[in-house]
Amino acid sequence: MTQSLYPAGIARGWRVLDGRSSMPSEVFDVIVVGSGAGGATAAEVLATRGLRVLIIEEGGLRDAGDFRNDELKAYAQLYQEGALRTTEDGGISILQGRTVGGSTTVNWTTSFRTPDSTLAHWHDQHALSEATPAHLAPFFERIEKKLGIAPWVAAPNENNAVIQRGCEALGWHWEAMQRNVRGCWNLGYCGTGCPTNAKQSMLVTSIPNALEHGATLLHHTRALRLEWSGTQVSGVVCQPMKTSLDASEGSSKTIRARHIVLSGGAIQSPAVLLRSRVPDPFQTLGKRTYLHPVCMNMAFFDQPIDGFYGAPQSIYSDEFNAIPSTGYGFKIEVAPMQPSIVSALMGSYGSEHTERMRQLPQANLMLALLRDGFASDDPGGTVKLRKNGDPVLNYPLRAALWNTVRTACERMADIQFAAGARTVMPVHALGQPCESPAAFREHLATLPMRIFDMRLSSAHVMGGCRMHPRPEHGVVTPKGRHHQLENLSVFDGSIFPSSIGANPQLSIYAWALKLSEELAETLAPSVSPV
Ligand SMILES: Cc1cc2nc3c(=O)[nH]c(=O)nc-3n(C[C@H](O)[C@H](O)[C@H](O)COP(=O)(O)OP(=O)(O)OC[C@H]3O[C@@H](n4cnc5c(N)ncnc54)[C@H](O)[C@@H]3O)c2cc1C
Repeated sequence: MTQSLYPAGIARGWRVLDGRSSMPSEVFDVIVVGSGAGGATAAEVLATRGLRVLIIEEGGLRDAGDFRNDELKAYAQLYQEGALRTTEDGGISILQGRTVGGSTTVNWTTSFRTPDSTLAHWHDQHALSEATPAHLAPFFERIEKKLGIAPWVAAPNENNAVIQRGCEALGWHWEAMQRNVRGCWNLGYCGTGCPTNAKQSMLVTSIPNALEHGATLLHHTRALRLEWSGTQVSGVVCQPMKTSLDASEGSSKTIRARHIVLSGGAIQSPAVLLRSRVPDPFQTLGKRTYLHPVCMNMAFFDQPIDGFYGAPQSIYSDEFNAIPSTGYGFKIEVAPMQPSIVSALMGSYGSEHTERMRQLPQANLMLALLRDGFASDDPGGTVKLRKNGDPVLNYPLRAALWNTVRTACERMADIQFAAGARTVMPVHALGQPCESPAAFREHLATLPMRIFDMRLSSAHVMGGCRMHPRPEHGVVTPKGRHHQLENLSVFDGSIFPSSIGANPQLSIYAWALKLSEELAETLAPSVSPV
């Protein structure tokens, strides 16, 4: 078993505090709220420039030595709301990390640059002049080098090979993915935390480097709200957290800094700002939140698939992922198939459910992630606060989305049958295995497209603190600076004006790297680039 990094680092002098027992008293140059893709990248850049940085993380500190490929413990300990978060009406289940390293600790390692078509859309429709492949290429390159992002050259597992075989037979696009791994053991349990430190998440890269450069990590601590007056934020009100529940305990403490970087991730960053009642003169805060809503098909084969083992995602198809003038494009991938999370998708109950679960080793779970936020009439979701101050996302499910869900299920079934599936079933409460593409279409046409029945999910939350040069349209400027509060920045997935149309981590790393280096120039002289 791989060594935990943190005990050795702490013994060497890393400053790591558990907010339930102690909180720092000094004034920092920068407080970074959240230790995921955006926050850890920012903390590393700012700490290596010689700034005194505090990282506040509401999740716990767990690393390789704690990760045992154990679904039951992992979802409760490492995910927001114990992996049971949903949109306000329950229509879409949402996976987000809540642990040191954020969602990067539990993500599936798929690494795409922001598609050129998305950058062009942001450039032309959202006034982001630096959203160009040429401007961002150096940032993508540096992150790719740093995180070992490279094409996955090992053979795909059978779950992924279904996309390859099916698309080849149909003459449709497919390609191998890039992953952020070094020396991957191909275990397949990325979603429960990497037990070998092969995944180059923030937990094993940027956070350790920030700590080496003197940053302080305060975990089990929620940034409850910001203290501000006029145009200045003066501090962060911090609350210690219970181990695995969202309820906080103990007394809060205000920690002060010259500058605050909010990187709690989409949904959480808007929530901190809503709880803080920051100025929002144009009511942009929390709006335009996007999810890449995902619909799925389960296919059953005669041969073993064993989708619970091997790199979770290694092949994809962009055959249908263009930006259409109406509706949604969609990207086709597969999902890892560990039994606990997949059992909820098998549908039915009693002996029928048992029989489907018995076939888990021969099953393939294909997904289509819908590219939301590109049509002019797609407002996306809105983050609100519950009475207890916890966030909740209201995400209206539009008719155009349901139409695309139908199309996506049909196209995925075509791929699955072309790859040799015996039967294919839409992941729908009333879904039944069908024996041909025609039978699948006929069956799908009878199924109601409505919440709870059609199972929709998301692991990609984006937007809610949109970047835009004009305050009427954005929460932050294209430099990630808050429009009304001068010493507040937001660097995470919440700043994007739409979804990305590809798995978002590399986009977040690259933008956070760029924006933090620009911020560092204004706060301290340059020492050395990360
Ligand atoms: C299961 C899963 C699989 C995924 N697979 C992929 C993939 O293969 N490829 C890909 O590109 N993307 C993937 N993603 C998505 C990707 O990991 C995220 O989009 C990305 O990490 C988001 O970065 P972020 O900085 O916005 O937020 P996060 O990485 O989620 O980090 C936010 C952190 O802030 C903390 N926080 C929030 N609020 C507060 C507060 N008030 N006080 C203190 N701390 C707070 C949270 O606990 C969390 O740790 C996956 C996500 C999940 C959940």
